[in-house]
Amino acid sequence: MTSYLIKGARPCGGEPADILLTDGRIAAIGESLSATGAEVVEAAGLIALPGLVDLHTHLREPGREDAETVETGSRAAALGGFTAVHAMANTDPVADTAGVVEQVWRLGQEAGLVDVVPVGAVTVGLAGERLAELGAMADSAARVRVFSDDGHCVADPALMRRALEYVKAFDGVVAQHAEEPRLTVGAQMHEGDRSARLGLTGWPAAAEEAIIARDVLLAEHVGARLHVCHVSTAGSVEILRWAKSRGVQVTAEVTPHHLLLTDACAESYDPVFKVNPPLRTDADVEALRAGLADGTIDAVGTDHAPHAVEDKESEWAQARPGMLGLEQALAVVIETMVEPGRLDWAGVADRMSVRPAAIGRLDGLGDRSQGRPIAPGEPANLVLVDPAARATVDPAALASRSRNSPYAGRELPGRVVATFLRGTATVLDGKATR
Ligand SMILES: NC(=O)N[C@@H](CC(=O)O)C(=O)O
Repeated sequence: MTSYLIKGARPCGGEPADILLTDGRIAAIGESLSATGAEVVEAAGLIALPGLVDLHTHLREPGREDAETVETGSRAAALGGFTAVHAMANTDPVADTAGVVEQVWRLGQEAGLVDVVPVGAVTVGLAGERLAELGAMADSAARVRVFSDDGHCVADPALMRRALEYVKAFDGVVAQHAEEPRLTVGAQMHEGDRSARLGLTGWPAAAEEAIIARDVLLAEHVGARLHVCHVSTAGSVEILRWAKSRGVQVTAEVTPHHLLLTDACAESYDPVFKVNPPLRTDADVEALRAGLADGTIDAVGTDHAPHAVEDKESEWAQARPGMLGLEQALAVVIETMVEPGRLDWAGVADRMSVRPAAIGRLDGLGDRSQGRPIAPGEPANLVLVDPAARATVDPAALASRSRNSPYAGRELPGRVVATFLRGTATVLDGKATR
């Protein structure tokens, strides 16, 4: 196995240091290290972060391999600086049995570009009626700890309560797609002045906030872990802040697109901007940035949602919701959080690696741990990023099999130069190694 000697990178934005990766581990960190036979990576001016961990990726396999596969999504993830992604359960068949989650886990191992961590469905077929085999998925080779019906809300409060109670047995977490379905029938975009003017049915903030409020009370009542997917409104941030102040075991994520874009994008009627939950207002974006900065929102979750051309390039009302996220997530966080001084590099490491890994319980797996500090003896999961680089996003150049990037033509900061998964380079010089 090749050893790598990274010269002069700044770990989490600290003082420049050399980092030696040997046998899958960080062997040493120090000044002027040398190592015979090691491949040298010149990293002056680059920031070293622990490999990024995504709590919310749609890989589409099995079922929609025309939109993404475990392999193409894994490559997109590595190019975005990720070393682990949680693969959402809304595949076809749905990942609601030990068999399906093991299949996804095995495909991830075969691709070998990131750790693909399957999410198990909460309910059979995402239908919201009966609990899926949560225990069997937890005990499977895929070792599922995160359960979600994402794309659908677990709307029935009694079923949600039972799911929360059940996952406690194996320290699991229910990741809720918070959307009261009776408030979003036919919804196309954020409900407000714009939706009224554009003539598109609105998705009110209250549909998200009502479920989060209900679920934090349920989580408190049963003493279980709740995670809230893709938080999108200022009111949701307030509810989370209140719940955390009461000691509720709740965590939350925000997507890159909700940190950057607003419902003004819908003025174009370009369905690339149709997403669930919808893009919100400037005031919501500001509250989400503040919530991520102060830790009320624990993590950035990409909600990478690849869609085939025929599902996306149609009239707005017919288009599927969802946008790509993996390859530009770090760039958007640099633009919205680092450059304005709202998060330093240690903060980025915390929100994009340490905390998401802890939520998924990936931080205590020995050699296979993710989200660990950059320190001698730790698994060599690292990303090197050039904060000074800027590039214009070209969807045709993305590794994802789909093209629905909301950042097409937009210039963004930061370039992922290299990614290492347990000491193996998955990305070097900004290119996937395979
Ligand atoms: N986030 C999205 O807009 N889409 C998701 C599922 C969902 O609707 O949440 C998808 O799987 O495409």
